[in-house]
Amino acid sequence: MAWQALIERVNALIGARRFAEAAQCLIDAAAAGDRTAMVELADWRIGGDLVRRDLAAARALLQGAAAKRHEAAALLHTAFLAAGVGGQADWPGALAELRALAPHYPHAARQLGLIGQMEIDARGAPTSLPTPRRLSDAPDVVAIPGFMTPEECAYLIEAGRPVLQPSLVVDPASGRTVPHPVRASDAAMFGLYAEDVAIHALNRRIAAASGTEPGQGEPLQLLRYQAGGEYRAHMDALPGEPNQRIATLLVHLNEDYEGGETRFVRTGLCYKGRTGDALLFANVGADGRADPLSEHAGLPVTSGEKFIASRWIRARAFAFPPPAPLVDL
Ligand SMILES: O=C(O)CCC(=O)C(=O)O
Ligand SMILES: [Fe+2]
Repeated sequence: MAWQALIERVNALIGARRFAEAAQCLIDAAAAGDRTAMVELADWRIGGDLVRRDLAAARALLQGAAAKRHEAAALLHTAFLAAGVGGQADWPGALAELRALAPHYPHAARQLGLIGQMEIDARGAPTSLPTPRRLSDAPDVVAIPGFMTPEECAYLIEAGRPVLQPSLVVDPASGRTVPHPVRASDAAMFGLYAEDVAIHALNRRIAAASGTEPGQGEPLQLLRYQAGGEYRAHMDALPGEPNQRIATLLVHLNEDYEGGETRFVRTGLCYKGRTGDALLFANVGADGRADPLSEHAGLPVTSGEKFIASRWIRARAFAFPPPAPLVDL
């Protein structure tokens, strides 16, 4: 098959560190309408480490490959439409594409099943939210009972479980993410590739509940703590960060474990939700600076496994900065 020869050629050029030729080869093949080249180049345009990051180009390439019946490209294109990645958000367009894919692809049908149960408007935003219950003023903490349905919770566990990795923390000295004993858990990030249309709708719900825009959220994360696992006392706000993590929303995805309460260590406020309950707290005070009272811990799990979804919400729109590409193409 021609595409196998193409991918072999591109890989050989990369192996020989002839990156510009590899990129040009892929760009030419994608422009000539080769479906595999379009998907591969979309991946490069998203990653931004080989060629320049260009999410609009990636979205167009995914659309082209989707028109040629490439399943993964078609599904990712629906997600880009829903979240407005690489162009305008188009919720009705995302749903129309999901409906066209649903008869062929279970993942599309599954998302539509979840979305069909949601109370949302024509733009995917929630039309109603459960009433929050204030737990404390200082720190500023509310619980939101029944924030997600058991099906939504199960979906997040199912989607993230296969890609769980040991959790990382930001090292203040280098700004890099590194493994650290403060965080004995596994995490999976629902980033650009994994924030599907259903998960985007959940992120819109998180945005509405926190009075923020969806673009302010860091990728939603699935966290799993096994027996003995914990997240020791910490602040979610980052030292000296200009685009601060102003709030955190945690959703309890299961309840069949012992221990694992979330504890605000300075006041002793302790919370353990049932499946679907959320905890929303501010990490900064009214002046926008880190609030020491927001220091909190995920206490050790003593038996079973604890699953939560966690979203750190920034003061302004947030995106991981693109890497410096190897070739300027
Ligand atoms: O697991 C918990 O209860 C706390 C999680 C947490 O602190 C976080 O995700 O920032
Ligand atoms: Fe935290």
